[in-house]
Amino acid sequence: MKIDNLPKVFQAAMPVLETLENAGFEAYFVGGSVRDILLKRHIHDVDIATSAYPEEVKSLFEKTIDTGIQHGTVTVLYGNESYEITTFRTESGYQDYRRPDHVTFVQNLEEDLKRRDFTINAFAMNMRGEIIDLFDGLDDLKNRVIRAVGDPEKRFNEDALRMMRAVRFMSQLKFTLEEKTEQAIVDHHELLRKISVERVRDEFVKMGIGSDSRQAFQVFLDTKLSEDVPDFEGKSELLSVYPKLKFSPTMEASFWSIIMILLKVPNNQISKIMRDWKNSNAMIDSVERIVDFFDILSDHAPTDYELFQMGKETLLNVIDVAHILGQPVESKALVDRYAALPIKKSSELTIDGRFLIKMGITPGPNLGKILEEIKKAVISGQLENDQVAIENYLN
Ligand SMILES: Nc1ccn([C@@H]2O[C@H](COP(=O)(O)OP(=O)(O)OP(=O)(O)O)[C@@H](O)[C@H]2O)c(=O)n1
Repeated sequence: MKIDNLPKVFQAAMPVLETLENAGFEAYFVGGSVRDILLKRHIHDVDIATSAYPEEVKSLFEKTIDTGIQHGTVTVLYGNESYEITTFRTESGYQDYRRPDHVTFVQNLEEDLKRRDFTINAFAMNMRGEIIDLFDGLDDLKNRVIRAVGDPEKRFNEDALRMMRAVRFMSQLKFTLEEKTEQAIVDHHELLRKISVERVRDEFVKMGIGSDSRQAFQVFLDTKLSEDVPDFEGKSELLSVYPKLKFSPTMEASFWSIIMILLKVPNNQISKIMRDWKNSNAMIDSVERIVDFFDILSDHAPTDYELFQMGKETLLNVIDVAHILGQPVESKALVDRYAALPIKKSSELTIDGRFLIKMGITPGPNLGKILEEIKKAVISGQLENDQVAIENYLN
């Protein structure tokens, strides 16, 4: 199979492949970018594999960075882009189910592709757009199947995170899981405990916001992978409700918020669960806000002041959550109302605390109250956002 019109990201990288080939080495695009071009998905970056050793790669290009030289990876800066170029290798020394202990460089593309996780991630493509498909990945793409390369047990023993990657790809690509690959996860799911929570969380979130997170969640449950992630009360109920949702979340904060809402987690305990999953404080804050505002939205139509407090991003998340949970929300009307607010941020007020002090108001809690009152009046349209109008209002 040959691809004729390669997208720009590949074209931009052509001189890099050409340089390697002209120097007598083999060089290919590999990994997710080749899968994504075949699926006509957006391609964010391209990885390159070569028969050249890292030192040889370095000698061929002006600007390079030793990204992971012991694993064979050199970053080449070319044009305005950077490319990770990795020497063909096998990873023979996996001992802790996480990362290769030592890599062995090989001169042969097949050896390099054999060590990869799934057939749809094990393509190579040369400069001429020819696809090298040694494991029938093209058939699996056509049948929309995630299948381990070779023996699935070996692949998961080498790197247990791959089990989460399997359900993540199912969700992102709307693929099913091949039987033997699924069975190997059922048999080895507990290996996931060896992987750091952060890495598991990243895959969990990608699964959660993929196009078909409900199907993937079901497999995450059926294979018992769900037993090996940080615990939360009511997890089993959650996992049985989740696949029945009508839609999938589209944003990370929506995904977590839905979990919290489905589990009926009291607001003061959200941070505990989020922290167990090693989420950032910013993400924890967002989720708490979204859940709060979702409660408001379930009870009554929000006032303009409440819309203002939500901010655009939270509003979109709340709308997403309401949609997924089947709560009727006039989303367009809410977005339009938000867009029509006279100010969107406190900093857009034409006055501030200093202005009030100049007007003779004593600093302290009272000043804060007055500022808030002005803000409310401006947002509700009772007062113009104008210094003179505000001064008159206060007198
Ligand atoms: N645990 C892993 C991680 C990666 N890979 C291989 O390394 C490639 C690049 O990995 P990565 O960039 O993590 O993921 P992608 O498959 O490119 O997917 P995406 O960029 O969409 O996350 C994969 O395609 C796969 O061939 C692997 O075999 N096992």
